Amino acid sequence: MPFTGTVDYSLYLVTGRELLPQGAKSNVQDYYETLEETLKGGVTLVQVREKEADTREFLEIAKRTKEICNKYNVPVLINDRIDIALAMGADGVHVGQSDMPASLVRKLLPRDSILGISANTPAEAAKAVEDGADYVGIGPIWNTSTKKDIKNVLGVRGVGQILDALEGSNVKAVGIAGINERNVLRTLHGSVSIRNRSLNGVAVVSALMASKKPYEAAKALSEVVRGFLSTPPLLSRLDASSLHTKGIVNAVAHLLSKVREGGPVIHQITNNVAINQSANVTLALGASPIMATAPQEMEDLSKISGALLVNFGTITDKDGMLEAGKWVNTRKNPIVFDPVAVGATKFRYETAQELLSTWQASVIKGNPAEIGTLANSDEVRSRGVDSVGSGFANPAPMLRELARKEPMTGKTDWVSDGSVTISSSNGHEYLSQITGSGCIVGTSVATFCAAANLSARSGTTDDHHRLVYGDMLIGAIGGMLAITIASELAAERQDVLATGTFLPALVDELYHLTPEKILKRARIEIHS
Ligand SMILES: Cc1ncc(COP(=O)(O)OP(=O)(O)O)c(N)n1
Ligand SMILES: Cc1ncsc1CCOP(=O)(O)O
Repeated sequence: MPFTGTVDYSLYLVTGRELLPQGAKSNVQDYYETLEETLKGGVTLVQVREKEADTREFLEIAKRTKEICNKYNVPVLINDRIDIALAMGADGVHVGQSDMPASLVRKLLPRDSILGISANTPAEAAKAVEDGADYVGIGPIWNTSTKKDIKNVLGVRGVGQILDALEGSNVKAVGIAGINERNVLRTLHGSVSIRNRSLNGVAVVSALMASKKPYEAAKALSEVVRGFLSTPPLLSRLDASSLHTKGIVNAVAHLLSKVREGGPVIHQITNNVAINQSANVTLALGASPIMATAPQEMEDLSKISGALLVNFGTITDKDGMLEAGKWVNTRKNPIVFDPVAVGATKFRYETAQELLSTWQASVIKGNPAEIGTLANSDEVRSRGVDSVGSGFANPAPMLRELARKEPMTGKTDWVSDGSVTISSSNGHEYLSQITGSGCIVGTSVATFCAAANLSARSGTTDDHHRLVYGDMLIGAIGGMLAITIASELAAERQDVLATGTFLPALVDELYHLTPEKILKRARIEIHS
């Protein structure tokens, strides 16, 4: 009798007896205990996947699995074997691209059975829709040793493209491969299509089957997935309808006080042209810089730093960048990513893709060419590290769209989180005539994001299911305003003759920046 309720795809266990902690391949009892623990912990859907068992054994295991799952009202699907599914009355079947054609499986299954199909490309997902799938299993998202010979690891950005192929259908999607407690939130946040479609759940094998504490492991995963599904995947908590510029500027001024009070450590992996001035800007703002690049120290650094800046101006430290971001995500601290000249070389572009597939940036800061490249827009092309021409005719729609996938910033300065877009007209032309000015904006944004993070942690917060604590939109505007307002104050000084005297004066003005100066000078606009 097929399952008649609404299928909950949030935590999908695909079985793998060979992974049980005692290596108990034949210890079926342990498997049933583990299964039941995971159901108690919050598993919502089970697929019996038996690659070694003979037909008789597979059938027995499937029947017993179904009996146990019935107690929890959890549907059971069978991997690949429609004969087994029909014989024991499973709730459905999951097939891959080299199994019996899905359209045929659909015909053979009783009405209302659940049909799942694996998809690794948008075309496979589109075909799954045509063939009558209830859901697609999108993967491999990450590397895994559970399944042999996996190919074409998608990363979260690849998942987004496949989700787009489901647009217009009611077909659900789960992600699979290498998902565990440490990366599940990043996986869910990053796996979003350009039209804002997300995964409906995650499918896991080893994260539960190989766990010595399957109940706790399922509970932890289930809480993260449920939290994500019940919260819109935006980083800002600003309500667009009740926004006003004064409120935003007040919030920014407050963050400056927080920086001065908290003195957060700002870990920066930045280029060797801007490193010295970035460290001095951090100090002038009231925070502490640490410029460290070795992958081996990233876990320890993540424990003491309030935010991470990854600026790949001279990309020599990719391994450190990859490692640092993973740890910072795990701690729900901010990552500011400055993809300097990302469109200038294939290597830079691919590095940016790899970084963004590995961790979730809280803010992406870039000039129009860099942002356009990441958004795959041809409107603004890139030459060297400078942006060509005047930028986008109207950056707001493109920024909103990219920010839905990757929260970010983008002369007029623009900041968007995918729903709220804010521009600022502060700044002085000397800023664009000194080297590294973009880099110090990144530093300042990281500093303000660290303050936003500190603020959220010290108050009551509903950020538990987000990938970062604190309002990153305010952090991004704050960091940008600090530099642009200080640049105006520096340029007005009698002792500033041109760009050579401007830079030290800028550092002085950052040092003397006060919340009152921000309140007085900020010029921002909200765009709907
Ligand atoms: C939920 C889910 N997604 C994908 C798969 C992989 O299925 P397939 O491609 O058929 O590979 P095998 O599982 O047969 O090795 C899955 N099983 N479940
Ligand atoms: C069945 C399957 N299909 C694609 S990857 C995979 C195994 C995923 O296992 P794990 O969750 O242990 O990485």
